Amino acid sequence: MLVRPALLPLWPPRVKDLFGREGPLVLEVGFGDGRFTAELAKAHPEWLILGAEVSAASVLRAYRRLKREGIGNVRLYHGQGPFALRNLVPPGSLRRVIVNFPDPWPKKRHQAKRLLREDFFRKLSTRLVEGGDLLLTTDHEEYFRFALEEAAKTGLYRVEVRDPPEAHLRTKYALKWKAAGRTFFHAVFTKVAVALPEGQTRLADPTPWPPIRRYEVAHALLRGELPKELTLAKAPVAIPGGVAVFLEVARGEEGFYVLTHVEEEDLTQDLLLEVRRSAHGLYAGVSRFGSPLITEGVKEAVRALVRELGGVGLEVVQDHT
Ligand SMILES: C[S@@+](CC[C@H](N)C(=O)[O-])C[C@H]1O[C@@H](n2cnc3c(N)ncnc32)[C@H](O)[C@@H]1O
Repeated sequence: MLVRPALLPLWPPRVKDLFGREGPLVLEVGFGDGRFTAELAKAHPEWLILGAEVSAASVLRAYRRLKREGIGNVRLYHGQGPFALRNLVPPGSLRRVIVNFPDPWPKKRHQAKRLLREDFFRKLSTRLVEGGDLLLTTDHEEYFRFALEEAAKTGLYRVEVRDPPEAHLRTKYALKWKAAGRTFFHAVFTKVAVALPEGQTRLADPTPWPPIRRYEVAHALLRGELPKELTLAKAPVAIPGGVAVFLEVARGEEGFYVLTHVEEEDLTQDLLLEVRRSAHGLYAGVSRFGSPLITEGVKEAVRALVRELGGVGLEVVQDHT
Protein backbone atom coordinates (compact mmCIF):
# COMPACT_ATOMS: atom_id res chain seq x y z
CA MET A 1 0.00 0.00 0.00
CA LEU A 2 2.99 2.32 0.58
CA VAL A 3 4.74 3.52 -2.57
CA ARG A 4 8.55 3.58 -2.29
CA PRO A 5 9.73 5.50 -5.38
CA ALA A 6 13.35 4.33 -4.90
CA LEU A 7 12.22 0.73 -5.35
CA LEU A 8 10.20 1.33 -8.53
CA PRO A 9 12.12 0.26 -11.64
CA LEU A 10 10.30 2.79 -13.81
CA TRP A 11 9.15 6.40 -13.26
CA PRO A 12 6.31 6.90 -13.74
CA PRO A 13 5.21 3.35 -12.98
CA ARG A 14 2.41 1.93 -15.11
CA VAL A 15 -0.93 2.35 -13.36
CA LYS A 16 -1.40 -1.41 -13.55
CA ASP A 17 1.95 -2.04 -11.88
CA LEU A 18 1.11 0.34 -9.05
CA PHE A 19 -2.43 -0.87 -8.39
CA GLY A 20 -2.56 -4.34 -9.95
CA ARG A 21 -5.23 -3.22 -12.41
CA GLU A 22 -6.32 -0.35 -14.65
CA GLY A 23 -8.93 2.20 -13.57
CA PRO A 24 -9.64 5.91 -13.21
CA LEU A 25 -6.66 7.48 -11.45
CA VAL A 26 -7.18 10.07 -8.70
CA LEU A 27 -4.52 11.91 -6.68
CA GLU A 28 -5.17 13.37 -3.24
CA VAL A 29 -2.56 15.83 -1.99
CA GLY A 30 -2.23 16.26 1.78
CA PHE A 31 -4.59 13.47 2.91
CA GLY A 32 -3.84 14.06 6.61
CA ASP A 33 -5.29 11.25 8.74
CA GLY A 34 -6.79 9.59 5.65
CA ARG A 35 -10.40 9.49 6.79
CA PHE A 36 -11.58 11.24 3.60
CA THR A 37 -9.36 8.97 1.46
CA ALA A 38 -10.89 5.87 3.05
CA GLU A 39 -14.44 7.16 2.49
CA LEU A 40 -13.66 8.07 -1.11
CA ALA A 41 -12.13 4.65 -1.79
CA LYS A 42 -15.20 2.90 -0.38
CA ALA A 43 -17.63 5.15 -2.26
CA HIS A 44 -15.78 4.54 -5.56
CA PRO A 45 -14.27 1.04 -5.45
CA GLU A 46 -13.45 1.26 -9.18
CA TRP A 47 -11.22 4.33 -8.63
CA LEU A 48 -7.48 4.03 -8.05
CA ILE A 49 -6.42 6.59 -5.48
CA LEU A 50 -2.86 7.76 -4.97
CA GLY A 51 -2.33 9.87 -1.85
CA ALA A 52 0.66 12.12 -1.19
CA GLU A 53 1.36 13.46 2.29
CA VAL A 54 4.49 15.06 3.76
CA SER A 55 3.79 14.24 7.41
CA ALA A 56 5.14 10.80 8.39
CA ALA A 57 2.80 10.61 11.40
CA SER A 58 -0.20 11.24 9.15
CA VAL A 59 0.93 8.63 6.62
CA LEU A 60 1.16 6.07 9.42
CA ARG A 61 -2.29 6.98 10.71
CA ALA A 62 -3.81 6.74 7.24
CA TYR A 63 -1.96 3.50 6.53
CA ARG A 64 -3.36 1.88 9.67
CA ARG A 65 -6.86 3.09 8.89
CA LEU A 66 -6.81 1.73 5.32
CA LYS A 67 -5.39 -1.58 6.53
CA ARG A 68 -7.97 -1.87 9.31
CA GLU A 69 -10.75 -1.23 6.82
CA GLY A 70 -9.34 -3.65 4.22
CA ILE A 71 -9.17 -0.98 1.51
CA GLY A 72 -7.24 -2.12 -1.56
CA ASN A 73 -7.62 0.69 -4.10
CA VAL A 74 -5.37 3.27 -2.38
CA ARG A 75 -1.59 3.74 -2.55
CA LEU A 76 0.15 6.12 -0.15
CA TYR A 77 3.27 8.09 -0.90
CA HIS A 78 5.15 9.83 1.91
CA GLY A 79 6.38 13.05 0.30
CA GLN A 80 5.48 16.11 -1.71
CA GLY A 81 2.38 16.23 -3.92
CA PRO A 82 4.29 17.75 -6.87
CA PHE A 83 6.85 14.92 -6.66
CA ALA A 84 4.05 12.34 -6.92
CA LEU A 85 2.47 14.23 -9.79
CA ARG A 86 5.73 14.43 -11.68
CA ASN A 87 7.19 10.98 -11.07
CA LEU A 88 4.38 8.61 -10.14
CA VAL A 89 1.66 9.68 -12.56
CA PRO A 90 1.90 9.07 -16.33
CA PRO A 91 1.26 12.13 -18.54
CA GLY A 92 -2.40 12.63 -19.45
CA SER A 93 -3.62 9.95 -17.03
CA LEU A 94 -5.19 11.66 -13.99
CA ARG A 95 -8.96 11.98 -13.79
CA ARG A 96 -8.97 14.10 -10.69
CA VAL A 97 -6.83 15.78 -8.05
CA ILE A 98 -8.31 16.48 -4.63
CA VAL A 99 -6.92 19.07 -2.26
CA ASN A 100 -8.81 19.44 1.00
CA PHE A 101 -7.76 22.22 3.35
CA PRO A 102 -4.24 22.84 2.01
CA ASP A 103 -1.83 24.61 4.37
CA PRO A 104 -2.67 28.29 3.70
CA TRP A 105 0.74 29.88 4.42
CA PRO A 106 -0.98 33.18 5.22
CA LYS A 107 2.17 35.34 5.58
CA LYS A 108 3.16 37.18 2.40
CA ARG A 109 6.79 36.00 2.63
CA HIS A 110 5.64 32.36 2.81
CA GLN A 111 3.38 32.47 -0.24
CA ALA A 112 5.95 30.67 -2.40
CA LYS A 113 5.29 27.62 -0.23
CA ARG A 114 1.66 27.43 -1.32
CA LEU A 115 0.78 24.40 -3.41
CA LEU A 116 -1.76 25.94 -5.78
CA ARG A 117 0.42 28.38 -7.68
CA GLU A 118 0.54 29.13 -11.40
CA ASP A 119 3.50 26.83 -11.97
CA PHE A 120 1.72 23.94 -10.26
CA PHE A 121 -1.42 24.45 -12.37
CA ARG A 122 0.71 24.45 -15.55
CA LYS A 123 2.46 21.23 -14.59
CA LEU A 124 -0.79 19.65 -13.48
CA SER A 125 -2.24 20.21 -16.98
CA THR A 126 0.38 17.79 -18.37
CA ARG A 127 -0.81 14.98 -16.08
CA LEU A 128 -4.59 15.43 -16.21
CA VAL A 129 -6.68 13.65 -18.86
CA GLU A 130 -8.71 15.88 -21.21
CA GLY A 131 -11.51 17.23 -19.04
CA GLY A 132 -9.79 16.08 -15.84
CA ASP A 133 -10.16 18.34 -12.82
CA LEU A 134 -8.85 19.54 -9.49
CA LEU A 135 -11.24 19.97 -6.56
CA LEU A 136 -10.22 22.47 -3.91
CA THR A 137 -11.97 22.86 -0.58
CA THR A 138 -10.71 25.33 2.02
CA ASP A 139 -11.82 27.57 4.86
CA HIS A 140 -9.18 30.16 3.92
CA GLU A 141 -10.79 32.78 1.70
CA GLU A 142 -7.57 34.60 0.84
CA TYR A 143 -5.84 31.39 -0.30
CA PHE A 144 -8.99 30.44 -2.20
CA ARG A 145 -8.93 33.75 -4.15
CA PHE A 146 -5.19 33.33 -4.66
CA ALA A 147 -5.68 29.83 -6.18
CA LEU A 148 -8.41 31.14 -8.51
CA GLU A 149 -6.09 33.92 -9.71
CA GLU A 150 -3.11 31.62 -10.16
CA ALA A 151 -5.16 29.17 -12.23
CA ALA A 152 -6.63 32.04 -14.30
CA LYS A 153 -3.09 33.23 -15.18
CA THR A 154 -2.49 29.92 -17.00
CA GLY A 155 -5.61 30.08 -19.21
CA LEU A 156 -5.66 26.27 -19.02
CA TYR A 157 -8.70 25.75 -16.77
CA ARG A 158 -12.40 26.42 -16.66
CA VAL A 159 -13.21 27.29 -13.07
CA GLU A 160 -16.53 26.88 -11.28
CA VAL A 161 -17.08 28.02 -7.72
CA ARG A 162 -19.63 25.75 -6.04
CA ASP A 163 -20.84 24.61 -2.66
CA PRO A 164 -18.46 21.96 -1.30
CA PRO A 165 -19.66 18.36 -1.70
CA GLU A 166 -20.81 16.95 1.64
CA ALA A 167 -18.03 14.31 1.71
CA HIS A 168 -15.37 17.05 1.59
CA LEU A 169 -16.80 18.55 4.77
CA ARG A 170 -16.14 15.41 6.80
CA THR A 171 -12.31 15.58 6.77
CA LYS A 172 -10.52 16.09 10.08
CA TYR A 173 -9.90 19.77 9.33
CA ALA A 174 -13.40 20.33 7.94
CA LEU A 175 -14.88 19.08 11.22
CA LYS A 176 -12.47 21.23 13.21
CA TRP A 177 -13.33 24.38 11.27
CA LYS A 178 -17.04 23.57 11.23
CA ALA A 179 -16.96 23.46 15.04
CA ALA A 180 -15.23 26.87 14.96
CA GLY A 181 -18.06 28.25 12.77
CA ARG A 182 -15.93 28.94 9.69
CA THR A 183 -17.21 29.31 6.14
CA PHE A 184 -16.07 26.91 3.43
CA PHE A 185 -14.99 27.60 -0.15
CA HIS A 186 -14.94 25.13 -3.01
CA ALA A 187 -13.88 25.28 -6.64
CA VAL A 188 -13.58 22.86 -9.54
CA PHE A 189 -10.72 23.57 -11.96
CA THR A 190 -11.37 21.64 -15.19
CA LYS A 191 -8.50 21.31 -17.65
CA VAL A 192 -9.32 22.77 -21.05
CA ALA A 193 -5.79 22.87 -22.51
CA VAL A 194 -2.30 21.65 -21.77
CA ALA A 195 0.71 23.85 -20.99
CA LEU A 196 3.06 24.14 -23.94
CA PRO A 197 6.79 24.57 -23.53
CA GLU A 198 7.78 28.19 -24.21
CA GLY A 199 7.80 29.13 -27.89
CA GLN A 200 5.83 26.05 -29.04
CA THR A 201 2.36 26.16 -30.54
CA ARG A 202 1.65 22.45 -30.32
CA LEU A 203 2.80 19.76 -27.95
CA ALA A 204 5.70 17.99 -29.66
CA ASP A 205 7.27 16.54 -26.53
CA PRO A 206 5.40 13.37 -25.51
CA THR A 207 6.48 13.82 -21.87
CA PRO A 208 6.30 17.46 -20.89
CA TRP A 209 7.80 18.00 -17.42
CA PRO A 210 9.61 14.63 -17.57
CA PRO A 211 10.19 12.64 -14.38
CA ILE A 212 13.31 13.45 -12.35
CA ARG A 213 16.34 11.60 -13.70
CA ARG A 214 17.71 8.90 -11.40
CA TYR A 215 21.17 7.37 -11.31
CA GLU A 216 22.53 4.04 -10.13
CA VAL A 217 25.58 5.27 -8.25
CA ALA A 218 27.27 8.40 -6.97
CA HIS A 219 30.66 7.74 -5.45
CA ALA A 220 34.39 8.07 -5.95
CA LEU A 221 37.34 5.99 -4.81
CA LEU A 222 40.31 7.90 -3.44
CA ARG A 223 43.90 7.13 -2.63
CA GLY A 224 45.27 8.12 0.75
CA GLU A 225 44.74 7.64 4.46
CA LEU A 226 41.40 8.21 6.12
CA PRO A 227 41.75 11.63 7.80
CA LYS A 228 41.67 11.67 11.61
CA GLU A 229 39.02 14.38 11.49
CA LEU A 230 36.68 15.61 8.81
CA THR A 231 35.48 19.19 8.86
CA LEU A 232 33.30 20.27 5.96
CA ALA A 233 32.26 23.74 4.87
CA LYS A 234 28.80 24.59 6.22
CA ALA A 235 28.05 26.91 3.30
CA PRO A 236 25.25 25.67 1.00
CA VAL A 237 26.46 24.14 -2.26
CA ALA A 238 24.53 25.28 -5.34
CA ILE A 239 23.07 22.32 -7.25
CA PRO A 240 20.76 22.31 -10.30
CA GLY A 241 17.46 23.84 -9.15
CA GLY A 242 18.39 23.98 -5.46
CA VAL A 243 21.01 23.60 -2.75
CA ALA A 244 22.85 20.94 -0.78
CA VAL A 245 24.16 21.46 2.76
CA PHE A 246 26.45 19.27 4.85
CA LEU A 247 24.66 19.41 8.19
CA GLU A 248 26.77 17.21 10.42
CA VAL A 249 29.71 14.82 10.36
CA ALA A 250 29.75 11.77 12.65
CA ARG A 251 32.63 9.34 13.21
CA GLY A 252 31.88 5.62 12.77
CA GLU A 253 33.97 2.43 12.95
CA GLU A 254 35.09 2.54 9.33
CA GLY A 255 35.01 6.24 8.64
CA PHE A 256 32.68 9.23 8.61
CA TYR A 257 28.97 9.72 8.01
CA VAL A 258 27.89 13.07 6.65
CA LEU A 259 24.27 14.06 7.19
CA THR A 260 23.42 15.96 4.02
CA HIS A 261 20.36 17.99 3.12
CA VAL A 262 19.57 18.15 -0.61
CA GLU A 263 16.82 20.40 -1.90
CA GLU A 264 15.91 20.13 -5.59
CA GLU A 265 12.87 21.00 -7.63
CA ASP A 266 9.97 18.88 -6.28
CA LEU A 267 12.24 16.82 -4.01
CA THR A 268 13.88 17.37 -0.62
CA GLN A 269 16.02 14.62 0.92
CA ASP A 270 18.10 14.21 4.06
CA LEU A 271 20.58 11.46 3.39
CA LEU A 272 23.90 10.09 4.55
CA LEU A 273 27.12 10.34 2.59
CA GLU A 274 30.02 8.17 3.70
CA VAL A 275 33.78 8.55 3.68
CA ARG A 276 35.16 5.16 4.70
CA ARG A 277 37.75 2.52 4.00
CA SER A 278 36.82 -0.10 1.41
CA ALA A 279 38.62 -2.98 -0.29
CA HIS A 280 39.48 -0.65 -3.20
CA GLY A 281 40.59 2.45 -1.33
CA LEU A 282 38.67 5.20 0.38
CA TYR A 283 35.01 5.31 -0.61
CA ALA A 284 33.27 8.68 -0.72
CA GLY A 285 29.66 8.52 -1.78
CA VAL A 286 26.05 7.87 -0.97
CA SER A 287 25.18 5.52 1.89
CA ARG A 288 22.40 3.01 1.21
CA PHE A 289 20.82 3.90 4.54
CA GLY A 290 17.23 5.09 3.96
CA SER A 291 17.28 4.17 0.22
CA PRO A 292 17.90 7.73 -1.01
CA LEU A 293 17.06 8.70 -4.56
CA ILE A 294 20.25 9.33 -6.47
CA THR A 295 19.48 12.43 -8.47
CA GLU A 296 21.59 15.07 -10.22
CA GLY A 297 21.49 17.11 -6.98
CA VAL A 298 22.74 14.19 -4.88
CA LYS A 299 25.55 13.59 -7.39
CA GLU A 300 26.47 17.26 -7.12
CA ALA A 301 26.62 16.96 -3.31
CA VAL A 302 28.96 13.96 -3.64
CA ARG A 303 31.14 15.96 -6.05
CA ALA A 304 31.34 18.74 -3.45
CA LEU A 305 32.35 16.21 -0.79
CA VAL A 306 35.03 14.77 -3.08
CA ARG A 307 36.35 18.29 -3.76
CA GLU A 308 36.67 18.85 -0.01
CA LEU A 309 38.59 15.58 0.33
CA GLY A 310 40.87 16.71 -2.47
CA GLY A 311 41.61 19.74 -0.31
CA VAL A 312 43.01 17.50 2.46
CA GLY A 313 45.33 15.66 0.09
CA LEU A 314 43.25 12.67 -1.03
CA GLU A 315 43.53 11.80 -4.70
CA VAL A 316 40.62 10.51 -6.82
CA VAL A 317 41.41 7.22 -8.57
CA GLN A 318 37.90 6.35 -9.79
CA ASP A 319 35.13 8.87 -10.29
CA HIS A 320 31.53 7.61 -10.52
CA THR A 321 29.92 10.86 -9.59
C1 LIG B 1 -4.49 21.42 6.97
S1 LIG B 1 -4.02 19.78 6.70
C2 LIG B 1 -5.43 19.04 5.91
C3 LIG B 1 -5.43 17.54 6.02
C4 LIG B 1 -6.66 16.85 5.41
N1 LIG B 1 -6.75 17.08 3.98
C5 LIG B 1 -7.92 17.32 6.09
O1 LIG B 1 -8.72 18.02 5.43
O2 LIG B 1 -8.12 16.95 7.25
C6 LIG B 1 -2.89 19.94 5.34
C7 LIG B 1 -2.12 18.65 5.08
O3 LIG B 1 -1.36 18.77 3.89
C8 LIG B 1 -0.07 18.21 4.11
N2 LIG B 1 0.80 18.85 3.12
C9 LIG B 1 1.21 20.15 3.10
N3 LIG B 1 1.94 20.40 2.00
C10 LIG B 1 1.98 19.24 1.29
C11 LIG B 1 2.59 18.86 0.06
N4 LIG B 1 3.30 19.74 -0.66
N5 LIG B 1 2.44 17.58 -0.37
C12 LIG B 1 1.74 16.69 0.38
N6 LIG B 1 1.15 17.00 1.55
C13 LIG B 1 1.26 18.25 2.00
C14 LIG B 1 0.22 18.50 5.56
O4 LIG B 1 1.19 17.64 6.10
C15 LIG B 1 -1.15 18.30 6.18
O5 LIG B 1 -1.36 16.95 6.56
